[in-house]
Amino acid sequence: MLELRDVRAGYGRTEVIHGVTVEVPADGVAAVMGHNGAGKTTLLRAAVGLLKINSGQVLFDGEDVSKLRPSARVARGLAYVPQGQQSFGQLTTAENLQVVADGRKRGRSLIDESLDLFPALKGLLTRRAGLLSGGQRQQLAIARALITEPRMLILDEPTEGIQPSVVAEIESTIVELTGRGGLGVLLVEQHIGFALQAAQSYYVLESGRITSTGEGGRGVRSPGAESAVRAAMAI
Ligand SMILES: Nc1ncnc2c1ncn2[C@@H]1O[C@H](COP(=O)(O)OP(=O)(O)OP(=O)(O)O)[C@@H](O)[C@H]1O
Repeated sequence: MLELRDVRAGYGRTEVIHGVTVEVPADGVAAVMGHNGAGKTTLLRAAVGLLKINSGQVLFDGEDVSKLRPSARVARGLAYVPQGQQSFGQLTTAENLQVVADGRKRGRSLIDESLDLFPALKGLLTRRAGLLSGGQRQQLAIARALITEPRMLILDEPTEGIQPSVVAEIESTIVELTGRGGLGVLLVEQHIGFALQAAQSYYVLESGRITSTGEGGRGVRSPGAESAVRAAMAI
């Protein structure tokens, strides 16, 4: 389980996150939703250690990792997929997976397991990542993260700019992954229907504060949660 407890963080003297508490289950999805500029990415960067927190705590399986560098948090099982489907554009799909798998004992089988989760990538192994569609690049980015065998996956807007059929694929993969046990997901999303269907719990972040929280659909649509979130976000 990943817990952010009363976290305050920001840039220089400007505080952006004003005392946020979020719990991400060890075997499920917690979704954070909010308008542009609410502080969602800042919160994720604080969770993974790319941004120092000013106060509060980040706990991973009960251990206070607040002062650990990002590499040490990754070594403990955190994986972060930033916004924007990042991968090495000049490398092929296969090479992008291989660079993460290199040096890992189960490298080959981890690549195969990742490809089984995203079968669309199997026909694209020799294509340069820079030539993939946004949806394919997003699947590649998540596949790369999974090769590190994370226990907690942090995803920043994985469906941004992606067509609905691929959104549905990514959603069912996330639900399948967390359903197997041993993986939690902290998901930042603007796509409310998607987020709430995948989520066990949700948080609405507005101007750096949690203004609403509740239960998601855990794999099924959750119209009640959707209307609560839309009301909280005034949309
Ligand atoms: N590197 C930075 N330096 C200074 N301010 C920043 C930096 N990155 C973000 N901010 C500011 O912090 C606030 C929150 O930004 P953040 O990117 O966390 O929001 P967000 O909710 O992820 O937005 P979006 O949905 O548009 O990605 C914004 O006011 C933004 O301008």
